[in-house]
Amino acid sequence: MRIGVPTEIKTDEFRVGLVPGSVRELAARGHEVIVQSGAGVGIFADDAVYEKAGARIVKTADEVFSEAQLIVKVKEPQQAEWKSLKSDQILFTYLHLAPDAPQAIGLMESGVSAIAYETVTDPAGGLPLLAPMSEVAGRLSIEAAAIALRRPTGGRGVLLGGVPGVKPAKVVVLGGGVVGTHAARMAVGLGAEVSIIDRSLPRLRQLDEVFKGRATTLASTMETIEHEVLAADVVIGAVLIAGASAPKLVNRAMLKDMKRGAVLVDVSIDQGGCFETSKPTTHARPTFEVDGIIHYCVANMPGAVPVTSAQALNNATLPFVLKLAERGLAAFDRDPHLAAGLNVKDGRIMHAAVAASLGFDSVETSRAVRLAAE
Ligand SMILES: NC(=O)C1=CN([C@@H]2O[C@H](COP(=O)(O)OP(=O)(O)OC[C@H]3O[C@@H](n4cnc5c(N)ncnc54)[C@H](O)[C@@H]3O)[C@@H](O)[C@H]2O)C=CC1
Ligand SMILES: CC(=O)C(=O)O
Ligand SMILES: [Mg+2]
Repeated sequence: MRIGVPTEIKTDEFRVGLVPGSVRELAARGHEVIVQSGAGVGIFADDAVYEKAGARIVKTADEVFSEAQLIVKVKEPQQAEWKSLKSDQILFTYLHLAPDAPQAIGLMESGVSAIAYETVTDPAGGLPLLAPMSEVAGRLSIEAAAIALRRPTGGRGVLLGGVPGVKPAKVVVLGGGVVGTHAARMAVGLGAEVSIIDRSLPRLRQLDEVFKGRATTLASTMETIEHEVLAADVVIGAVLIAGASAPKLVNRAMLKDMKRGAVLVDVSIDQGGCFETSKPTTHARPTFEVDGIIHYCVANMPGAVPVTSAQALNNATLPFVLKLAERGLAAFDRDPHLAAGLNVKDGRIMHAAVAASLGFDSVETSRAVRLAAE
């Protein structure tokens, strides 16, 4: 198969869909890989490195989009890219369609078959292509919080770990999945006081074993969330209902009763965010303030550490890329977990939770366009 890798064009996105090592694996199996010139600059892999791995370099994104049968990316296609996609192509990337009707419609109109990394499943009920970036984002969320907490950036002026004789910061983690666990590990490591809130009791039991008393586990109720958030210096938003828009767990009214200069890090922002006052930000301008509370809502956090992230992502995606390269969509027959990634095909939304979140209960393009316009 002919596989194409365009340069990522989202703001401050430095990752790349295929690292040179993955290109080598594909080329060794007889696949043709075309890479846009400069696509690997963000990870310090120049065109010559890709050529050595077996890729053919092309100058423009247009050449990649017009020639490739399978397009492997990182971030959701931007508007300029929807128009380049075609009905005989497969797109494999993060999509996060639930809060993004314009993109959903753009993909539906292109006719492309779009497989979203974030809804591919595994036999244990996990999300294997979201997990590596959730590990990165969870760890980064505490670094982001530490910076945002500083007084010169408008924060509360609290050191996460405190010092002998002074209390540490209180970090509350909403959602104890992959992001939440990695955030909690970093916060505990820095000496913060940490609580993790999740709606799954089995998950809370696992976390209790992992943290052995260094983090408090709490079942998710409105009362518990309110109590913990009002006492927090940092809240990490890390809840997920796969494919769906994130539930809003903290509303604007709660902000005025929080500590001044406290920090909300909404990692769930790519699914719409779990704080009512969140809106997506970029690495260039990561934070904003509402009612004295600092919000950090970067929707592509792992893009800031692309050398780590692109490799971690490829470790997870490569086996699926190989299957798609070998058999195209026929790979779904033998892999229902890969099939769970299919979000759009033939102008229709194919994933039930995505369709429900978008309000596209029936899935033809014309109806979706009408609903979006209403
Ligand atoms: N902003 C960014 O750059 C990135 C964002 N993400 C996002 O982070 C979010 C979390 O991802 P993961 O940790 O991998 O998901 P996960 O599925 O591992 O964990 C989510 C957790 O949320 C819990 N949960 C769901 N509803 C809840 C509620 N009402 N109260 C308390 N807990 C609740 C679930 O029980 C689960 O344990 C996703 O939206 C993901 O897309 C992930 C990576 C990068
Ligand atoms: C998961 C995701 O949105 C990211 O890695 O950017
Ligand atoms: Mg994202």
